[in-house]
Amino acid sequence: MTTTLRTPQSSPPLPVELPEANEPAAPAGPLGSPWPASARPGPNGDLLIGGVGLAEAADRFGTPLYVLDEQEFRSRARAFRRALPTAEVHYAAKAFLCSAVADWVADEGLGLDVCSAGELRLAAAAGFPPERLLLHGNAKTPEELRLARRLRVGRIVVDGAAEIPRLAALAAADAPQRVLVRVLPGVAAGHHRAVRTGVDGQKFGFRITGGDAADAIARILGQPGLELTGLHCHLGSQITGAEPYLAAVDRLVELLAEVRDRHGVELPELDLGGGHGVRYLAGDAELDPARFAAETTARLAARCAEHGLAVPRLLVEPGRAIAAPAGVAVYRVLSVKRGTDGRAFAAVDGGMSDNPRPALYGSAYEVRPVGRPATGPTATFDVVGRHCEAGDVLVHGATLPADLRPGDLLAVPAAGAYQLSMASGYNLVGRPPVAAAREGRLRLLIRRETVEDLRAREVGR
Ligand SMILES: Cc1ncc(COP(=O)(O)O)c(C=O)c1O
Ligand SMILES: N[C@@H](CCCC[NH3+])C(=O)O
Repeated sequence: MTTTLRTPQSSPPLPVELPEANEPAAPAGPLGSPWPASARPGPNGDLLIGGVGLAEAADRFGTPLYVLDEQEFRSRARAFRRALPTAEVHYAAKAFLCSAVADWVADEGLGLDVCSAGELRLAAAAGFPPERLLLHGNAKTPEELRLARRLRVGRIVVDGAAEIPRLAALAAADAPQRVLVRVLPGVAAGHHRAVRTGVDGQKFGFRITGGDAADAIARILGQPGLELTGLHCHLGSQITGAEPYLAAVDRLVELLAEVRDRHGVELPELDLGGGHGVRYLAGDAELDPARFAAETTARLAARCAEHGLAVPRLLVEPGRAIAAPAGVAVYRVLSVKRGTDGRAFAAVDGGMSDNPRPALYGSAYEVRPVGRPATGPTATFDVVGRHCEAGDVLVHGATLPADLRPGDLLAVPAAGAYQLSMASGYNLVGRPPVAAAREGRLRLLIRRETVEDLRAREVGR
């Protein structure tokens, strides 16, 4: 007997006109992507973001400083919802989370994907609706599972066998916990091997090959306190084409059919994770949400029809694609030097402690001067950080004014994801403040971390 638990999206989607492959998620502004759509030149060489001058912002809050363009964040969140009207879009908190961001995500009608007690508690304290929370993690502690239950999070993604009895013991048959099971579709995608998570041989999820996923599914289905709503995968991050998602859909629909054949159950949800790529450099490709949506929903409908399955509801978890383009980092040049081989270095007051991505993944960024005329001769600089490592280079080979000098400001776009959320305490410089710009107003969301903050954790000597 076949049980259809729920079929939220039972008819195949209408044909959708595909946008051009490189079409941006949000309309580009005068500076083009990777700058926020609101970015435009201001008086005296200033750069306006959300109507706020970055030079003025730097005067007010000091540097390094992160400015978030609230409208850019919101319009990118909205673009995902518009592209996938019958899906659930969860913003991935790991990209960057604070209470204001939780508010924007809630206002725009998205869910929130969290993966620690910290992210969970911050979201709950900000008043984020718990039923729209989804908890991830390959190593959730028993306390995190208890907290998730106590806060009544909507869904938990089961990532390992030990979680099944732990969760089952916390859940009750009269108030079952909705869970998804994370599986490895065998698709490698993403900008660096450290972020490719869709294949066997890394720490996340259950292997489909060898039967681990099938065993986990059978065990979950045998627990009256757990309601298995579907399958989850996350392939990797900074994926710029839809093809890897289509390959994952193929594999996951096969698994849904196997579950139906073995257990007589049609699982009603399919979560394709995040990973949608953005532009860091003007010439980069980005994965447009509308194109992603059109291609994946068409493939899903076709594969489900082949297997005689009702089309499950899609879930997606974009993080970077919503947050990265909304952020601009502002640094002040502290020192300008010529190297032995004729290279020029511009050393700034931040570095790998606020943006570890270049050092970790070799990531490239644009940079432009702010608050001074950018006309005149240019030279090539490595924009380096202030930390005690030669590898602390934020931007390699940047074209900047040849007369760049200490005191000048530099702005780096696409800085809203995986920078502050991965910031460290290296050299005790303190993490930078975050301010939100909207309609010409700037408000501080997070103040600068001070040595007093760091010393407050010391309880002995
Ligand atoms: C399970 C899961 N979902 C969503 C994301 C968000 O990814 P991205 O910021 O690349 O969209 C990640 C991180 O890559 C993840 O591990
Ligand atoms: N930190 C990575 C992305 C990891 C995504 C988390 N699964 C980056 O900056 O590209």
